Amino acid sequence: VSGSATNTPQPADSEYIVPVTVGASTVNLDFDTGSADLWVYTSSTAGGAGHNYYTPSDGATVMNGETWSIGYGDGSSASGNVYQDTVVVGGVTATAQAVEAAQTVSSSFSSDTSNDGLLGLSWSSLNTVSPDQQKTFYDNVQSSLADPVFAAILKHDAPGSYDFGFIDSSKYTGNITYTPADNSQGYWGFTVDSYTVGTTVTSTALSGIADTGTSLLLLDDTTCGNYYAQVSGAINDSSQGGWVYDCSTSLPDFSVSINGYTATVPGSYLTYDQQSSGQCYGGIQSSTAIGFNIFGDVFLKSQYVVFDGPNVQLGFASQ
Ligand SMILES: CN(C)c1ccc(C(=O)NN)cc1
Repeated sequence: VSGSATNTPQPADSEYIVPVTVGASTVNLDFDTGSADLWVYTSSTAGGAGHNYYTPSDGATVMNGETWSIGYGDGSSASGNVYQDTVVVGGVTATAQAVEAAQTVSSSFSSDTSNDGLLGLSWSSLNTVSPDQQKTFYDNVQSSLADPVFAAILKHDAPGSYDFGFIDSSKYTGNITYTPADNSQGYWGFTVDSYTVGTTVTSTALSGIADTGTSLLLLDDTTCGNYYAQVSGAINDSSQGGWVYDCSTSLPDFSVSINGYTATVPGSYLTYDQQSSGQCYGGIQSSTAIGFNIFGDVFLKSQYVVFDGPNVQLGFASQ
């Protein structure tokens, strides 16, 4: 089998939401290659106002004694209990998917009414269900896929897709360049050989994770400094949350070299949003608080990205 589900960017391309059939309900989930839990609101979730919620199908079962509790890099969290139910994404069906029902969610979730939960697409080793760790949707359907891969096609301010089971050459230009993935921490980790700000090449390798669930491109402070050195007037202002600059400033492109392929994020994609101060908040920000680099949506929305589990590799091509 194979299938494609449309994703829709939320304001500022902050997250990409996909309608998913979970049990007897349709919910809008934030697909997240940086985590491994599929969780949804229920009719009784504290903080569930304004969200669609999960209704178990007739064939659903409660996974007795199983609970989950997750924390994300931005400090948000959620927890609850677990059902086994049918989940359908773009026509691809997981018949015995662990559906994690939220009893509690932190305020950044409850206030974010654009999603009704998350669908994790990292490696299943990050799944938080206890005492029996559960598999991601991708892991559950992988053996049924015509080609056991999925692709993320995120766009700037336009619908894209998550494709399961096939590579679509109409969705990228040139060739796909593959590079080994580092799954030792459960993420889709990878290394770039160098980076370029405008026309200035820095021959320093960077490692990080491909994370559709993180909005920004989070890089070490040296790399951030080298980028904003080419943005006139940019300052790193902790009171505004990081690197800001006058919104009239033009931004240089940021590109990375991966196994001979140059992945370019155009400067026009590198402003995240306008602050109340009239300053603009950059899409490239410091990864220091996280401890590793995160190639989030700001980066991914310039690329066609293949996530290949069996070969433990990532593929990149320009959109
Ligand atoms: C609050 N929300 C919607 C979040 C969604 C995703 C994440 C995340 O770190 N994913 N890798 C954090 C927070």
